[in-house]
Amino acid sequence: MRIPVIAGNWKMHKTVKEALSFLSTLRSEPLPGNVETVICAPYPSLPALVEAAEGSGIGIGAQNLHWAEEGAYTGEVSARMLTDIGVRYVIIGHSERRTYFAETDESVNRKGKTALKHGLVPILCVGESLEERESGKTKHVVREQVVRALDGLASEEVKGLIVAYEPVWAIGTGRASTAEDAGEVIGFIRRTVADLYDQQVAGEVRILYGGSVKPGNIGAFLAEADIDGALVGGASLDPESFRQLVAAAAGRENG
Ligand SMILES: O=C[C@H](O)COP(=O)(O)O
Repeated sequence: MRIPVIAGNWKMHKTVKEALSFLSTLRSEPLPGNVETVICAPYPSLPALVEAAEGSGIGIGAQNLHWAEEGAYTGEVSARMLTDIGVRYVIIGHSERRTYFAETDESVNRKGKTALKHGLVPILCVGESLEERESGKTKHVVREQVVRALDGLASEEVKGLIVAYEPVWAIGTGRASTAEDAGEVIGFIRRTVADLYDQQVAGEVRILYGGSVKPGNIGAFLAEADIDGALVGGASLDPESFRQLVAAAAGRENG
């Protein structure tokens, strides 16, 4: 049984004070224990969030890292710096980083390897653009991204990572994929993992949907057998809406 994951990606939102206020509201009532609940916040809030989340079961994640151990990389943050402060997850290859910061499949692969080496759980993002979708290339594009991202990773490493399928055209647009389409692509990603590794690995890796997920539509995504949760942007910024997403995933224990 795969444990569902609800991961909030705050992107470039919230000061430290705002982050702590969110967490305090979120913690005011217990969260279900059968959902892996993750908040990926901007770097400045991470130490305070790790401390404030202690004992809550909420995992704290970063939104990027550098693949090198250390060195002359101005403005970058290493895996060791993240684990040192208690960060446990890291988003890798988000489409915004691919689009605005020249992230490539190669850098995604390197970052994933570094994250795993340091015991961080990578949340590896893949997804097609609108143009790619409209020209019927969705599966081809997603397969290439998955194959390249996983290149050189061992079965045990792949079992522990989280993949997020986020069609670029659905991110922040209010235009979510249909649950059926997302379920089909995510099933295809799982079969791709089975081709590259085996059925056991494919059966263990968690694959999330991301792109305009809200409390009102998450149920449909979770009803798809291959969808193990969601990577959520906008709707993760409000503690009540985030709580509703976690509650929805809790009701889908045996997905
Ligand atoms: O990482 C999260 C995604 O980019 C989805 O963002 P969104 O929920 O605001 O569409």
